[in-house]
Amino acid sequence: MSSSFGKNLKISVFGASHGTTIGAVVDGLPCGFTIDETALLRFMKRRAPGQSLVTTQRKEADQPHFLAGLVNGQLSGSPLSFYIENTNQHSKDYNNLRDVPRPSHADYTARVRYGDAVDMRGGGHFSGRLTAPLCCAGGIALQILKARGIEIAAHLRQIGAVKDKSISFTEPAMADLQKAGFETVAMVSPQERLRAITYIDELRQTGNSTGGIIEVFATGLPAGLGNPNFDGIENRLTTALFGIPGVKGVAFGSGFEGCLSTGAEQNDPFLLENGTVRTLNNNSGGIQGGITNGMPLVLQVGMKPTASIAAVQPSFSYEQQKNVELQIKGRHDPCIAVRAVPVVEAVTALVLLDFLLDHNIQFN
Ligand SMILES: Cc1cc2nc3c(=O)[nH]c(=O)nc-3n(C[C@H](O)[C@H](O)[C@H](O)COP(=O)(O)O)c2cc1C
Ligand SMILES: C=C(O[C@@H]1CC(C(=O)O)=C[C@@H](OP(=O)(O)O)[C@H]1O)C(=O)O
Repeated sequence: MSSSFGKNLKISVFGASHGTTIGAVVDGLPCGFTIDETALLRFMKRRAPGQSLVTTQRKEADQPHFLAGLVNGQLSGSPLSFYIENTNQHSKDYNNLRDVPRPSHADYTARVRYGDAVDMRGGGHFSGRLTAPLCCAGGIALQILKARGIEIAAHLRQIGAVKDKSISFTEPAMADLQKAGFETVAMVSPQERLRAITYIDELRQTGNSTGGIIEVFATGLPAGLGNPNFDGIENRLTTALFGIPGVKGVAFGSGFEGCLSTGAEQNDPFLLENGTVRTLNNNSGGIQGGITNGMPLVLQVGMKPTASIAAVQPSFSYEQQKNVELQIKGRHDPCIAVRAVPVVEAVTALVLLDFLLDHNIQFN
């Protein structure tokens, strides 16, 4: 299974949702950087399951146990390796799904690809659970970037019809976004946050789910990072972001909407200010020709509605070879976008750090 990504910073995740452990090996982190473990755990907790009614009720501590690559809190240069225990699996909930695949989850395609021994309990190796190690690795990347003046923060731009306050593409309010990141639903506007929680909870109670759009900002990036054509900022980010289960789309800057506007509306005019080049607006999302232009990086990630809903759905039985109705049991996120916000930040950080390493930038 394709479980690795990265060029200079290579991340490889392992484990399955209902196995004993999940974890990752991260090769290429700069030697000598001191990790703030308290901040790392605080970051990982934003993603951890079981903390509110608008997430799955599976409860996991998501405590990383470092095996190698960290000495007295300092990265030692060798591959960082860690595991996280799975402690709260309810595997019985998945018994009926061995015979009857869930619509729009990976049960069917995994079995076609790997055969009937594939472990899909809790989503197996395809599970959103695998984003816990991504958050540990990415949480460290975020700290390394922050020490170089690069900040990354995301919010839930939209859930259903509920839209968060819009964030400036030229001067994103990073502190507001970072604060919102610790809320149950990462929206900057308290009113819209409440409306989103109510909407998700209504859907949960009727056995339904919703998707959402996450918007990410990265500030402090130098101009000139990236490559054209097939190895640009968009290329590597998109590849890695699609590794998050449930991602259905990635757009940069003004995205698809911008593509329907005119050049006069869409262009980002230059402004030379005290010897520094900036642009008046930022519809390009900080990237042109696959290379950063020094403006904030802006991108949106579309997450689909959770496939595992409680409402009865049509499926089929392998054993009986006929169409049957499926009732999914278990504890599922009514909106995966809610817990995916820190995951998107983590993956963005890992990719941007990988790009900085292209330029042999020294981190210590
Ligand atoms: C943080 C997170 C939590 C998730 N929780 C669930 C869940 O509770 N139930 C579910 O059916 N899918 C959940 N998913 C999504 C599935 O893992 C995903 O839809 C599935 O693996 C199929 O992959 P695809 O949607 O990318 O095609 C979650 C994803 C993430 C990132
Ligand atoms: C456990 C996590 O999320 C899980 C992701 C997931 C899926 O299908 O992706 C399905 C659910 O698994 P289970 O049925 O075992 O509760 C979620 O709870 C986690 O994110 O840590």
